[in-house]
Amino acid sequence: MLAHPRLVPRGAARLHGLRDDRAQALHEHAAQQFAGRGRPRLPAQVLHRRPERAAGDETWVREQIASELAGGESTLERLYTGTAKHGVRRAFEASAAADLMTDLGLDAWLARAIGHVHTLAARPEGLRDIPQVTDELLAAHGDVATANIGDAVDRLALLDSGIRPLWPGARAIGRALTVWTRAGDNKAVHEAVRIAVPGDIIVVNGEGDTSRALIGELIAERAKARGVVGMVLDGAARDVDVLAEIGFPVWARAVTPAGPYKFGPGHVNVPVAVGGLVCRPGDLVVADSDGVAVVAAEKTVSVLDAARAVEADEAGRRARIRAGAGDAGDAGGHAGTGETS
Ligand SMILES: O=C([O-])CC(=O)C(=O)O
Ligand SMILES: [Mg+2]
Repeated sequence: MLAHPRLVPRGAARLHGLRDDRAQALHEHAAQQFAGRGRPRLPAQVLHRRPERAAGDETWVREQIASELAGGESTLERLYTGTAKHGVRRAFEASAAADLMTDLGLDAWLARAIGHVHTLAARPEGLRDIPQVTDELLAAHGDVATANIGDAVDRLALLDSGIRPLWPGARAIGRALTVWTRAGDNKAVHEAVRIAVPGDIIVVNGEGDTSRALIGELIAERAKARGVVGMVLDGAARDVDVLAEIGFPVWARAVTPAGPYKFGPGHVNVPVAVGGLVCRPGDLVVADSDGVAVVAAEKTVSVLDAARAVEADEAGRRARIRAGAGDAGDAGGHAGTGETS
């Protein structure tokens, strides 16, 4: 289907590297109209019309749909495989559309949710059996150590050691709400906080920049109030004393008093690179005094079992060492890895 010129959002045009003067003009017109007026309300006469009529293009829209549907089985197959194949790109487009809506003061919740569905559809298994890290599964991780998770998965799944807890004893277990932001800019982090739900942990690819703090006490208070359990930043933070005082756990690459920019661009709920790993929206994140582990949502149950096996094995070995009986030590295997320790 051809993209109708009037329907290309500014963000999508930007993503494709296109210049679309009409989309830009439309955006500017809308921004002017809504400036300072809070959330705009559409007039009743527009709401009662069908959108394609309201846009004055009903014939064009109907022709496009009819020609698409005329393709029969091959069209179906293309729609089916295309859903997965183009999922990540569409997730970025939905995210750009949501950014535009946010700029205009509109509620972008649905656009964000659509982006999330596209991210899930891009998984190899598509939308079938979408893995969910449930609240029960989060609770089941209780006191499991990141070191044991790492050992359970061949010592992979751990962020690099430059990303450290900002206060002693910090610990968090949550579902990843991901952010990819331009270095030193926290506009997208604010957007993530706005859409967060209890049990989320905000994971930010800040491009490893340490020159500006992406978060501080105020954004932490807002996140905490929404049930966010912590933040992991491939970037820097500030206001650490207050973060410790309010018990909001943050892992970051650095601390600096320098504040962030707030202009974007950035994306929310797209797969991100963080500390040398890929973290996808909804993945399990466990963070403690040692560092941060990320477990793919679909692997959490088996990895938890393996981490508990490592834990039990080590508890037994420690008990034997303390009892003066020694243990298999460097001659013995290590549960989960086949290595010695
Ligand atoms: O200015 C910012 O956005 C970061 C910050 O210090 C805070 O949230 O307290
Ligand atoms: Mg501050």
